[in-house]
Amino acid sequence: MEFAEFAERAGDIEGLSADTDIIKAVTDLLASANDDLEVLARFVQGRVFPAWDSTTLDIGPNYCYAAIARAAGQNVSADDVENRLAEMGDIGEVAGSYDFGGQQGLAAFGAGREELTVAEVANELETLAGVEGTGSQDTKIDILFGLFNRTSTQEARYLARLVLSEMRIGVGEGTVRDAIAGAFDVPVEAAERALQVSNDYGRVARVARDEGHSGLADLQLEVGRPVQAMLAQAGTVTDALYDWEEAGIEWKFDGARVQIHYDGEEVSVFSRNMEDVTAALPEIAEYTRENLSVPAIVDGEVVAMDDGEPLPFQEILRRFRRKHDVARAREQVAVELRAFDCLHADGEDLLTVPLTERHDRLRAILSGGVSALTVTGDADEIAEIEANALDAGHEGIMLKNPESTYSPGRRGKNWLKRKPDVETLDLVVTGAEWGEGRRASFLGTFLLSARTEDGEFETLGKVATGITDEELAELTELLEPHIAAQDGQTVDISPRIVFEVGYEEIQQSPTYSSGYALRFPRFLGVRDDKSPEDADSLARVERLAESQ
Ligand SMILES: Nc1ncnc2c1ncn2[C@@H]1O[C@H](COP(=O)(O)OP(=O)(O)OP(=O)(O)O)[C@@H](O)[C@H]1O
Repeated sequence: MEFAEFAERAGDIEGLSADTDIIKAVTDLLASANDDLEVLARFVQGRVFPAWDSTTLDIGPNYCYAAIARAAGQNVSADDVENRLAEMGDIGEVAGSYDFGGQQGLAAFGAGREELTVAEVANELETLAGVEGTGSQDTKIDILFGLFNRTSTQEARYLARLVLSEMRIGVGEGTVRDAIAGAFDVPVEAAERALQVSNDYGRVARVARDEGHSGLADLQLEVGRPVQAMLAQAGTVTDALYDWEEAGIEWKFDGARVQIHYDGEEVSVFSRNMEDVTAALPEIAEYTRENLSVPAIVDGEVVAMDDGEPLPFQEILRRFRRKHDVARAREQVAVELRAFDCLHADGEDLLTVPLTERHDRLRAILSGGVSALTVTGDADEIAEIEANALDAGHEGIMLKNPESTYSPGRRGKNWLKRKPDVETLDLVVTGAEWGEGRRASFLGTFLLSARTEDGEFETLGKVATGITDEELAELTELLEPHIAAQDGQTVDISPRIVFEVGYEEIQQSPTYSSGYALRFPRFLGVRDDKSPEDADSLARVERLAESQ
């Protein structure tokens, strides 16, 4: 398919508001995709790579502005692009507002433009992602420039949004799942299951088309390809015992989530974001290689113990981020595994096997480092386990339905978390202000937003307290590449980074776009194991505000 046609259809989809119309348009797109099916199933969601693949384009907005500026001609600078963005608020609109060099140049010679195809865009972006080493950013700008230079207004609009992961045409994962089912006449549940195990929309679309329902049913977990983690809701012991009579109780370890894949020789460790963190956590890889008896996919928490007490969560995340000098980091903060689930063992997928059996299986294949799971209906016994967990410095307990299957990516009712401490919120940074005086070169005040159901972000406060000078420098380094626009001291930041914040109270307030404001917000840390889609929702903020 020509990229122009994709852009045309993306434009049509963006103009639709009813979910059914959007699903119908995506269904038509997939049904007519031919060889580009895999790519289109991703592009329409604004994804370049499959969800299991942690490859990124690794190109900050500034480089994208530079490529757009170059394609727009000599009189346009990256700053001009950024200024237009500040006015227009959408990189797609900005890219579409220029006449790119290629269009005019070729038109002047009366020649037609060589049409970009969807496959070419996918290939070029793959090449761009693979560029490494010195001068890599220049090469990336060259590749992007080459693409923009060949785009029409409409193509430029969607190329820019694709590159910056800001497609925003109202197509979410559920839409593509329903469209796959509609386009290739397979049950939605079969598409859903296949997506859970493969984590790859392109592949599921292709299998649905070429091999139908039975092909989807044959898709299995693959060791080495991460799947989304099963998630928990906040809940109480009363809820758990009322619903299930007996609950599986474990400590809620104060650490960071990992998914470990062992193929019998090599181990890969993935974070909650499905990023490959194997190199950063060599002791986890060594431990599982030595202690797992069969190929497996294991779910668990990484903790760092110091004198019998877990070190703060942020120290552990620092280990996850570490790229250089890992050996030294390991000496300073050694991490350990607390495994609590098993998704696959020795060639067999266990997603539909009940929790207690999965846990038995885990204990059978991993010698040591497995959580203790107590199945009980006795509230006193649960209270005792909770007291022990808190005494040991952990966060509280998890209450799990003993019969439940493993549902990847679901924040369902089968896992409940009970944390007696005050609630915190995980919010997305969408703006900031440069500091003053001694702190002028650092971003100092951070604007926080909650996620809405439509994937937008609504502001609810600013945090400036609880941050050391050293942290300010780190946060500036982390956020600067995501600055989307600047106006004096104030910057807009693309929603990429999640902060964990504490607060005293949530108030109704007209000051922020969410209609709420946090009283006394304080910075607790960066949740770089979470992406903006995992941040707290406005609905949760509303619930918390009501329950105060
Ligand atoms: N025994 C356990 N079973 C499951 N999850 C556990 C366990 N111990 C610790 N955890 C952690 O608790 C989290 C469960 O809460 P949830 O699914 O809401 O994730 P979260 O948003 O990261 O929550 P939180 O910020 O409370 O850790 C898991 O993601 C995991 O990291």
